[in-house]
Formats: sequence, structure tokens, C-alpha cells
Amino acid sequence: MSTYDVIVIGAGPVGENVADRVVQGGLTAAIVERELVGGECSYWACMPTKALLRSGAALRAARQVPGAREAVTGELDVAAVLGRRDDFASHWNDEGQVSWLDSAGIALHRGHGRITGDRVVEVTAADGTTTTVTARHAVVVATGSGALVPDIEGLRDAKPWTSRETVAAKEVPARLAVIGGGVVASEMATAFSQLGSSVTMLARDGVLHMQEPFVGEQVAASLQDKGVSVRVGAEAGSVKRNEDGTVSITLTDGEQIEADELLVAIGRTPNTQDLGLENIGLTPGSWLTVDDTMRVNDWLYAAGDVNRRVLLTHQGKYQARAVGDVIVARAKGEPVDDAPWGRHAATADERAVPQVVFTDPEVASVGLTAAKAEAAGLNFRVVDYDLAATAGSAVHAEGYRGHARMVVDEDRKVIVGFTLVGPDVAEMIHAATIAITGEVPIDRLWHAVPAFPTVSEVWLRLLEAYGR
Ligand SMILES: Cc1cc2nc3c(=O)[nH]c(=O)nc-3n(C[C@H](O)[C@H](O)[C@H](O)COP(=O)(O)OP(=O)(O)OC[C@H]3O[C@@H](n4cnc5c(N)ncnc54)[C@H](O)[C@@H]3O)c2cc1C
Ligand SMILES: NC(=O)c1ccc[n+]([C@@H]2O[C@H](COP(=O)([O-])OP(=O)(O)OC[C@H]3O[C@@H](n4cnc5c(N)ncnc54)[C@H](O)[C@@H]3O)[C@@H](O)[C@H]2O)c1
Repeated sequence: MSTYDVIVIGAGPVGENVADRVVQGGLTAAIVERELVGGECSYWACMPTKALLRSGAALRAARQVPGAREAVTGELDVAAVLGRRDDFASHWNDEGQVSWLDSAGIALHRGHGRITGDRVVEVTAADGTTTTVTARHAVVVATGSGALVPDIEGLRDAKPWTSRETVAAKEVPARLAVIGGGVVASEMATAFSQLGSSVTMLARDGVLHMQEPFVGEQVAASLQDKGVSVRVGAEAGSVKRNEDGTVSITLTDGEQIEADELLVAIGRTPNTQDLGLENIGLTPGSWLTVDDTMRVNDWLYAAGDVNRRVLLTHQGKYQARAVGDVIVARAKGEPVDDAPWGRHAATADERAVPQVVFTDPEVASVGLTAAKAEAAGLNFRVVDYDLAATAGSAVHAEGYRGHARMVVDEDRKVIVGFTLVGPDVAEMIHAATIAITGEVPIDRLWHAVPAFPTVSEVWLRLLEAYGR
């Protein structure tokens, strides 16, 4: 069969969810994938990175509780951690996800997809053979993103690691240098220092600087405690891979840093370079601009990383649910609900994006930072509280250190931003996501009583500090 109702290019988490939603809505769908079904997230990003980080976090947690601490007598078993990572990456084999596609009734075309005309996609398989597939209703681009490598002298020739090589590393380098201070840089500096690397982080613009300022301060301090050299403001001027395999990085101020491997983690570039965008009047290599239903034009949609709205799996999958449903509605001539917070609009992309950074301490945030509330021109108030002052934190871990901030829209009396930094705060953020998405009035939140003694008691303390 070469004609389907919907063709999805890219079988990452987003593409898979679009196709599933479309089929559940009664249409036929094919997915085109050039590498592994499951995409970046399954094999080189979310899952394996969290597996690399979790063992160190569990060890830290045990060491912070007297009684458990005494039971921990050794160090991390590096081989076991890497083995667990391999399991989480399904040993880079996509059989499991392919059988899921099968069971969901989604056709798979393996190969590189290129758009050659309206609703037409040409698929080039690994052996060079081509197939043409046509969509009756829509083509959805869900091709994701790749690592951005900047034009630093000698960098490309030095064959740096991107997130892919780092996440899939078979051995732990003795010395790892990292260019970047964002999410990948911070998580991988945490993971590799736990695994025994001596890590130098060249954080030109600061550590996690897009978050509230106290986040970067606490994460950088903790990385330094682990022996990571955090060099805020340092910029690589040139890079050279030496004959003995080591890497020399010369900073713009002339200082030289030596390492065994170099990770470049300075952001992403869209996978649209060879997608045939020129055949439909769009620019190859550009991010795809979409409306709130992920529509590019009357038959083309783009969801996930490739539209640059939010580069996170859960938010891309949320977009996938909206776009899958809206394609079905439009195909069947049913009403489209694309008003803010409507079923077919990805409104939360702008108002309530949760993110967890799995550093030690963890960072969990949703909605606006104070800086973003200021930039949006809101009349807002910031309320801060020390997480270590909750009874739950003292029980949770000795020497618990953490912080919470709530940003309140004073005109509407609702929370518009919430940030936590502290050990194991990841699971606490969904309460804030619900408060922001539900626009729960502060007066009503007063009646949401946190259980004692949990770290969530910070909600009560923040509301008291706010003036309830
Ligand atoms: C190191 C790292 C850690 C991360 N950790 C997290 C995390 O903990 N939580 C989180 O929410 N997000 C995390 N992210 C972000 C997350 O990985 C992405 O947001 C997510 O993978 C985007 O999904 P996607 O389906 O849009 O794209 P992808 O997962 O990139 O999938 C796109 C797919 O399209 C295929 N493809 C591309 N072009 C073509 C073509 N022309 N023809 C056929 N197939 C094509 C690719 O091979 C790929 O399989 C992390 C990212 C990185 C780099
Ligand atoms: N836990 C998670 O949710 C998770 C984990 C990893 C990655 N991700 C996602 O993957 C995406 C990519 O992560 P990332 O860390 O590559 O990007 P990022 O945008 O988080 O951070 C990039 C950092 O590099 C800096 N930078 C930019 N250009 C530079 C240059 N030339 N030299 C030095 N520094 C430079 C930026 O100031 C920024 O601090 C992110 O958008 C993130 O959301 C999410």
C-alpha cells in the first residue's frame, strides 16, 4: 500500500504518538524512519541519560540518611551503571518499538523521507531503493533535532562528542571537558563526575542560566563539591585532537585545557536539512513554524523538537495528541476546537511547560521565571522559601539543601511560575503544573493541604509567606 490518510516522517516519541492518535481516530497512517523507531529520546537522550544518573542519585540519597549510610560501603559499580544504561537504550535495537507499531496498526517505511510535492513523500531505503508514499489528508514532520556544533577553530576535525557519543559511551574518560552550561552539559557533568571522570565545564553563559538564578547557583556549587571545575564565562577559542588521542582546548583568554574527550552541548539544530522543504517553498535547515494546532499549511504539520516550541519529549507528545486529533477532525469534517485550552490547541506550550533537570540537586520548574514574567509585562509578585525549613526535608535527608520560588500574577491572583531545586524534587512539580494549568485561585489553593511531614509542605509555607 502506498497511499495512507496520514504520513508521519520521523518515528521518535512524537511521530509515534501522532500516528497512534490518527489510527485511534479511524484513519490509516504510515511512519517513515531512517534510524531507530523510538527516536533520540529512547536511545540517546531521555531514557539512557536518566539511567546513567539514577544510580549516583540513589547512592547520594542513601549516604544522606544515617543508618542507611552505614550500609553503603563501596563506590558506584561503573560497569553495572553502563549495563543498566544499555538495557534502558534497549541495546540500540528497536524490535520492541517496531512490534508496538505493528500492534497499533501503523505501517512502517524504513528509510530517509523527503517531501517531493504536495502530500507526497519519497522514502530512500538503506540499499538506495526508493518508494513513493502519498497522503490523502496530511503529512506530519516529526524529524526532531540534532546536536549543534559551533564554528570553533579545529572543533569539527577534533571529532568532539555530542550528546549521542556521550550518552552511549562504552568507557568513562579520565578527563571530560564540556562546552556548554545548559541542560545536557549539567546532566552529563553530573553523570560523568559520579562515574569517576574529572570534568571541566566551560559554561560561557553560566550554569542553567535560563532558570531562576538560585538554580544555577545551587547546581554549580554542588558540581564543584563533586570535583567538577565549573568555569563560568570561559569560552573555547580553538580545539585540537592530539596524536595521542587527547584533546587540547585553548580558551579565548589563552589558557589551555587538556582532556581525553570533549562534549559539545550548546543546543540543537532542526533535522530539516534534507527533507525536500525546497520543493514546497520552505527553507531547508529551518525550524518549522506552526500555529497552535501544529499546522504549517493546509496539509503539512510539524510537531516535537522540529517546530522549536518546546524541546522536551512530554511536551512534544502533548503536541502529538493535539495534532493527531485535529487531523482526524478536519478529515471527518468535525468541529475543530483550537481556542486557547481547546482540545486541538497546544496552549500549555506557552503557559505551563514543566521540566525536570536530573542534576544533583534536581531542578523542577513550570511556567514563568520572574525574569520572564517581567519580560511579559505582568504585574507579579515573587515568593521564596527555603526547602530545608520544611519538616519533611529534615526526615528525607540529612543536610538537605533546596529552594522554592512561586511567581504570582497579582492581577489574576493565580500562580504563573514555580521552581524547585533540591534533592528528589522531580516528583513534586506536577502539583504546580496543575495549579498553573487549572488557574487555581490562590484563595482556593489555601485549602489544598499538604500532608505532614512531606517536602510538599512548602506549598503551605509559600502561601503563608504570600500573606494568607
Ligand atoms: C541528552 C539529551 C537528554 C534529554 N533528556 C530529556 C528528558 O529527560 N526529558 C525530556 O522531556 N526531554 C529530554 N530531551 C529532549 C528529547 O530527547 C526531545 O525533545 C525528543 O526526543 C523530541 O522528540 P521528537 O520525536 O520530536 O524527535 P526525535 O526523538 O529526535 O525523533 C526524530 C526521529 O526522526 C527521524 N528522522 C529525522 N529525519 C528523518 C527523515 N528525513 N526521514 C526519516 N526519519 C527521519 C530520526 O531518525 C528520529 O528517529 C533530551 C535531549 C537530549 C539531547
Ligand atoms: N532533563 C531534560 O528535560 C533534558 C535533558 C537534556 C536535554 N534536554 C533538552 O535538550 C535540549 C538541548 O540541550 P542543550 O543543553 O544542548 O541546550 P540548552 O539550550 O539547554 O543549553 C545550551 C547552553 O549552551 C550555551 N551556549 C550556546 N552557544 C554557545 C557557544 N557557542 N559556546 C558556549 N556555550 C554556548 C547556552 O548559553 C546554553 O547555556 C534542551 O532544549 C533541553 O530542553 C532536556
